Amino acid sequence: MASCMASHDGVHDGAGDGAGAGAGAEDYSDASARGITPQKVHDDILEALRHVIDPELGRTITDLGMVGGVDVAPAAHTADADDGTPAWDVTVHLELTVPGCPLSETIRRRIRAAVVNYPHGRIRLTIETGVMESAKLKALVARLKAERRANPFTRKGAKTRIFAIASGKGGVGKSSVTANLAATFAALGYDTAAIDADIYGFSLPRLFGVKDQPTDLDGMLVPPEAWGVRLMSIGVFAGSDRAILWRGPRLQRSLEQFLSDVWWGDPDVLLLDLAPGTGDMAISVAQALPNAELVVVTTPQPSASEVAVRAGLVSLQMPMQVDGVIENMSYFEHKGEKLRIFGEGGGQRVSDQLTHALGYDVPLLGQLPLVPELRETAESGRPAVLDENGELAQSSVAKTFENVARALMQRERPSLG
Ligand SMILES: Nc1ncnc2c1ncn2[C@@H]1O[C@H](COP(=O)(O)OP(=O)(O)OP(=O)(O)O)[C@@H](O)[C@H]1O
Repeated sequence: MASCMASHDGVHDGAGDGAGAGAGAEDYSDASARGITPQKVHDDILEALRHVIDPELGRTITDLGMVGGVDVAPAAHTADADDGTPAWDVTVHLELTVPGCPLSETIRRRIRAAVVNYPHGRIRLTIETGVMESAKLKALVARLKAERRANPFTRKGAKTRIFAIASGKGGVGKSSVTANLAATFAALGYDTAAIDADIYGFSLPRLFGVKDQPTDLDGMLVPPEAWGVRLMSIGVFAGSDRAILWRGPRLQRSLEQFLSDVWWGDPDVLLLDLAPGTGDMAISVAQALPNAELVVVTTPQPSASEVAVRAGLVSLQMPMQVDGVIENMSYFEHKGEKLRIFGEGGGQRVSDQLTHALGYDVPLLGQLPLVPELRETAESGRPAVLDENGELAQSSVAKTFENVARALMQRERPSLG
């Protein structure tokens, strides 16, 4: 198949094929003077490839072992040398899992997109495409089968709706929103689970008042439950031997462990409290749970909404549907007047920009006021939307969360492909 053969990809700002005269060695010494070595370019390109998802398996090509190597050399000839920008010949050795590679062009396109904006010079990209050696392929397939069996949320016909709650920056109330949304789903009668994927800044155990540790059933963990929500967090291991076990390299794989080592049953809804930003956890979520849907939390001010848009745009790279935006701390009500302490319009701006960039409707799902109860009840271990009986409280905040929960469930769910 023609598309499986090695080809040269001219990735240098669309400036043609780069065949003109130029002083490659000068380019390199110029780059070298700026501390840009071939090794750095190699490492940067490899890092960029860590974000390229294989369309079939839904995992990164590096994780799948599909990158056989990356060669980097200063470009010998380039038409772009005149402006002093260094140019690099980069060869990516791509190992396809399937001979005949029906989706190879998609992978190649994603590789090009991942390296096109390289900040330290122009990249002349060649993708050498081959097929994975059979022993390596066998090992990969065995690993994938084991993982697929272990993760209950991605099997065919799985009913769980998975909502990943994201924010661009910390402190905007993402965890408070996750906790109250989970409590709302549970109070509405949905079988609800929640995972604290904010590994380093976990807060769900405190917000739910959970002090119990999971029960260990011969290696299978049964999560503690509070206010009708089954919940897992690195925080539930605090002080136990397992807390030590889950540190270090295992921490990186904690989401997969939360999914595979924990008995979840078959919940209607699973909420994930993501770490702020657009980091590795979002990639882990997209890989482990390709059917997850993203909900973006922001506050009204531009400093929060600008990064919130970037958090939502992760879905351009990852196959993740963005369901909507929640604006928190929108106003403070004083004597019947709404005081816009943090300005206004942030939630709508994020909604408009994501709708425009993603090409489908990303609505503003709700606006939450600044209310002392949200902080106080969180500290007492009861989500603010609930009364002391665990029913939805008679408050405008509870009503807003109920509307958000219903809107999310009405949204068409993404298919597992
Ligand atoms: N609408 C609100 N009214 C009053 N206080 C709020 C509101 N939303 C959140 N808070 C308070 O603001 C603080 C930050 O909230 P929260 O921890 O939920 O933010 P976060 O975005 O998850 O932060 P991080 O990413 O750092 O974990 C908490 O003390 C919380 O109780």
